[in-house]
Amino acid sequence: MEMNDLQPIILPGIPARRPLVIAGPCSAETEEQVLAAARALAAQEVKIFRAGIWKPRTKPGGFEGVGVEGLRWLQRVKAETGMYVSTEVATERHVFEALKAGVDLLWIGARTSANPFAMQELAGALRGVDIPVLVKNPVNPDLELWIGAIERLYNAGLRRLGAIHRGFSSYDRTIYRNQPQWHIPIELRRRLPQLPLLCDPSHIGGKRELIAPLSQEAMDLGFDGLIVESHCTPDEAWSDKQQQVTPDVLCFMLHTLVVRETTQTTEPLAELRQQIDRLDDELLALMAKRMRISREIGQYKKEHSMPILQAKRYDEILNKRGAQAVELGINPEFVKTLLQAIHEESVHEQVKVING
Ligand SMILES: O=C(O)C(=O)C[C@]1(C(=O)O)C=C[C@@H](O)C=C1
Repeated sequence: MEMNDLQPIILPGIPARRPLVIAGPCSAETEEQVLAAARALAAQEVKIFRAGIWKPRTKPGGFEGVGVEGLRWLQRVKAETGMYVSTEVATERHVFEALKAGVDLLWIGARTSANPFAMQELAGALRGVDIPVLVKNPVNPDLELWIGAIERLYNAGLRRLGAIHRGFSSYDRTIYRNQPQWHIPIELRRRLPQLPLLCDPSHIGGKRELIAPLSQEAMDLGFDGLIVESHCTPDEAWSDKQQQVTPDVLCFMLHTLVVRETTQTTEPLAELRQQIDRLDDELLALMAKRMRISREIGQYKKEHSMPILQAKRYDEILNKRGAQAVELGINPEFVKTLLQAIHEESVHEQVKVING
């Protein structure tokens, strides 16, 4: 589905320049905390306030949000600061309550977008309502599921839709709380170029010091906006302490962002792009040749009843090429990923030969 009549998320009074910024605490905790954050952010020219009212938590017993009472605090934020207000919805009742309270923008969380039943329920609750809705990527790196969630809302008539990249959950512990896997939002942009794309550096990074570099990376990749968690006293926050920044820090970070023009002409790049095209031609021709040889090896293995996977040889390739990558000044991790993909395809080709 192309969804080519999607509309940009334009809210009156908000300049159309990048990045569109949504900021506010992870959770609404108390009326004072919400208003203090809102006033400080409004003073820093933030126009859209966020606060979680209902919080899906990994385990029971944690702070699960203040519920409907918090919506009244958001109404006060709106009345006192003139900011637009937004919150996360996960059920039909959340939608009903948020709309009744005049919330201006909704987002759908990663655990909800991963569940087609929940998405269908939300689409039903939002049918015929003209409100911007942002859909976070599902926790698992499944682009089709993410697009499917957006499609359900589109089919319910919503046009001011957007996506939020918040990273992908993984069992491995790395520097990130959620792996960015940038190729997934990049592919989303390729598939749905009109869909506004925001980055949530707070959930990808999981720590304050990663928010600035992740936001910069998102800008360099042409993202339209940022949704960032901001709390006046982050160390005292009831949820997501490590990843919230004060409004001052957020403002400083936003001022240091380098936002490059996305509409500039790419004409001067024509010659370099031709060189890349020629190299890609060569790469593909080489790849085809490598696969032909792999099929020949497959034939030999079939005739001699040998197993396809030759772990020692594979290991040798990875090690040798990893060292070569360093010598050539290319990222060895990238070379490893590339060789793993090539090996997987090579094994797949041999499976076809052996079973053919
Ligand atoms: O060397 C082999 O036995 C191959 O089949 C080639 C190849 C490769 O593509 O590099 C493929 C499968 C093996 O696990 C190891 C290496």
